[in-house]
Amino acid sequence: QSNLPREFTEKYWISRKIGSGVCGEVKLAFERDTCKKVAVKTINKKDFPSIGTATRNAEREIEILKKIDHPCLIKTEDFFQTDESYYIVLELMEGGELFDRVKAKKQLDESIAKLYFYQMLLAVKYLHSQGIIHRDLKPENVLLASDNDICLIKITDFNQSKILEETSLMRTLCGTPTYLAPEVFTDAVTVGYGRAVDCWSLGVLLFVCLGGYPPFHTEGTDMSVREQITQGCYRFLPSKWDCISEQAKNLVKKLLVVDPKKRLTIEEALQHPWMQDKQMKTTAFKIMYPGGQAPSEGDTPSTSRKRPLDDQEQPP
Ligand SMILES: C/C(=N\NC(=N)NO)c1ccc(NC(=O)Nc2ccc(/C(C)=N/N/C(N)=N/O)cc2)cc1
Repeated sequence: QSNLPREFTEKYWISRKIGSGVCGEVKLAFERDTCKKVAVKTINKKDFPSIGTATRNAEREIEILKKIDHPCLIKTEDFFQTDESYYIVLELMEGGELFDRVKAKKQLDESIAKLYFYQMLLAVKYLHSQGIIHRDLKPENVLLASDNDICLIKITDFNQSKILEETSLMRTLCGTPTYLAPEVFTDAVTVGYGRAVDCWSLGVLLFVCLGGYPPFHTEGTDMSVREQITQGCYRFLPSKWDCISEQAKNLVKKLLVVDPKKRLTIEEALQHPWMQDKQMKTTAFKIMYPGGQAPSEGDTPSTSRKRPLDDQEQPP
């Protein structure tokens, strides 16, 4: 237990470990004044290869955590740091990690998987609209608000996230290419598909929620996981997938596409037939905006409804 900053222990009482990540752990804590439960993520600076990356990584993550505002993205309450660790105080998601829920349930009911996946799509759509790529979407980083099946989910852990900013390539391609080498143009064709990595991960997440096992794994095949992924080689085991709709399988297939240019985007996934489910959206809407006020496209949630609601978060 590294020594906690005094101003932290004055405000919070640390309890037990509730989750563990690769570069730190999550503890339950209580805000002394209010007895409110919170989660505290500790990020050890020493665990990184070079000290430089640790600080830059954590500071970028803290910048992202402060900037984001969506019902399906984790909210932070406080930050502290010592010379050996960062401490991020977050809202406590009482239902814990999706990873443990899927493990406990073996596989999720299709309707529940759809409700969670819809919320994940809206959360990642918001991140992409803010020029943020998550890059580490997995069941451990999807948290559940309660132990009920019908519940709000929130995406967390922006340690691997990237903020898209203007690049020197953009500035180069704006100028006159008199002296520009051909490979600068040919290399440029793949630029702008960084968001597609999140769509692949969401495909893996959906596969795991529905099937209860990962599409790319070590046992039962002589192909390395890397080969399975680069060749897009996975199977819908009949014993697990026979009870799942063709539309759900179709959405998985269209996300687990090796060529990022052919892979579904978030927008296209939101338009997929499996997502056209008014009842699910009504439930999602009620969970995400219990006060009944959803923000219109783009601007921050406002109480007055100036313009028609954003089509994706439109109440059905
Ligand atoms: C209620 C409960 N457990 N209840 C119980 N009885 N457990 O026994 C519970 C609640 C929450 C969690 N997880 C959780 O909160 N994760 C989490 C993971 C990552 C991050 C962040 C910001 N990461 N940023 C970085 N840089 N990472 O490396 C934040 C939160 C686990 C169990």
